[in-house]
Amino acid sequence: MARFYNGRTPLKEYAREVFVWSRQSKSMSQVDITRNGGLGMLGRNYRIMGYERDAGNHFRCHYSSQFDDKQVGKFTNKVLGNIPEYVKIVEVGPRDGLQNEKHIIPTAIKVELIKKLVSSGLPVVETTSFVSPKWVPQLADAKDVVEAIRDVEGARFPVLTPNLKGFEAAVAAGAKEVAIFASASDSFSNSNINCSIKDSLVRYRDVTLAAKKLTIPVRGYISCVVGCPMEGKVPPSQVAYVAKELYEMGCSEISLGDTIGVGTPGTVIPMLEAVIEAVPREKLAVHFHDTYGQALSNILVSLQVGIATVDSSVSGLGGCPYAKGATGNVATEDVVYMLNGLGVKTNVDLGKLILAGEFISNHLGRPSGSRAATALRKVTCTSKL
Ligand SMILES: CC(C)(COP(=O)([O-])OP(=O)([O-])OC[C@H]1O[C@@H](n2cnc3c(N)ncnc32)[C@H](O)[C@@H]1OP(=O)([O-])[O-])[C@@H](O)C(=O)NCCC(=O)NCCSC(=O)C[C@@](C)(O)CC(=O)[O-]
Repeated sequence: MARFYNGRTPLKEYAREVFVWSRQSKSMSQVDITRNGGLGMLGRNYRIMGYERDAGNHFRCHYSSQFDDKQVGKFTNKVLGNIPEYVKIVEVGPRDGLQNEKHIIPTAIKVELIKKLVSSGLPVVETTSFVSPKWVPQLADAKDVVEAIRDVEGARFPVLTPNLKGFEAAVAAGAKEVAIFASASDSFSNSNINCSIKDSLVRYRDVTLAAKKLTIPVRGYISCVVGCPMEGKVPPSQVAYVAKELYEMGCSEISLGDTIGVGTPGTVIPMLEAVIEAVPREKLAVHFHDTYGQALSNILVSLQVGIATVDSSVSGLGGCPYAKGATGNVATEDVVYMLNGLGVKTNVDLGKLILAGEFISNHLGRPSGSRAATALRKVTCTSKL
């Protein structure tokens, strides 16, 4: 939970110990918080990033960094170009994350996770898929999940629908937004939804028409935008073609998925350039899996070309059951940490997000896949902090 130190409140009310990173000496030094009547010696431009609770129930400032809004603004404009001031994060953990788990997660755990994600300030939480339970048994409780969150406020809750049958079931359960999912690779389309790209577009036209009648927004996904597990490299023109089709059938947003996480800025930029020729950039989102550790750099270049919607998954959960070897999505905590560092607003409380990640990681019995959450893992949110 990042908080600005306002330069007036006694430091000892923030933390028992405070360490400051010095850019000049490239080292951490401890601040004497008893000096100056407890005001310590921090100036206004410090941002306290995280806290640890020690055995005596005291707080220790785990990490703090120099952060000067004005400096960041200048840096951003000069070196990074016009990256967006606000980025909308679409949390896909409960769907893309949990669809790939070996064991079935109880519905109550999924619902609790969704509530925790919403309380962290995430504006969109993709909750589940109305797909065949034979294909994805992990999400066979889609109806129960959607019904259980009907009264949860504060975020939008899209669900995946592969055809009219799924769309109708989603609407009957109470879904107010849906997403269709095409691919830029025919082989992947066949293995994922059992039909070619062309046939999928016919199905999806039926879904978008039905959604239009009910004024339900439809998000369109494209998988394998830079590489396919079966076909290898995917040409940018093919991605642009599918994006244009989805846009023209009425998708309100199109999410470009690097399903197997093979992209680098070297392949992502030409793909984005081709898609932006076909679809306005403000309608685009990016969805990177982090298989090769390239996701954050790919997100950064996407921001630089003006895309302001980023998909991610708490604790880096995820993978696609029909893309062998694909690992999780980029971790939401890591995305928020990077955006905080860039001074880009998300309205997400990193501390609460980390707690949501800890909740699901504890349930799954494995450590978080987020580097930032691991580094800040003992962040504690209390009303005092
Ligand atoms: C699309 C289908 C349904 C076609 O599956 P199919 O077998 O070709 O469908 P079918 O029309 O021949 O019907 C077969 C059976 O499925 C039923 N069925 C048919 N539709 C539904 C439905 N909506 N909900 C529930 N049941 C359904 C249907 O009623 C029938 O039941 P039966 O008579 O045998 O009892 C199947 O292939 C499927 O469910 N695929 C989904 C796979 C999936 O969810 N993959 C992961 C998505 S992740 C992704 O795509 C990438 C993304 C979005 O995350 C972006 C990225 O990471 O890059």
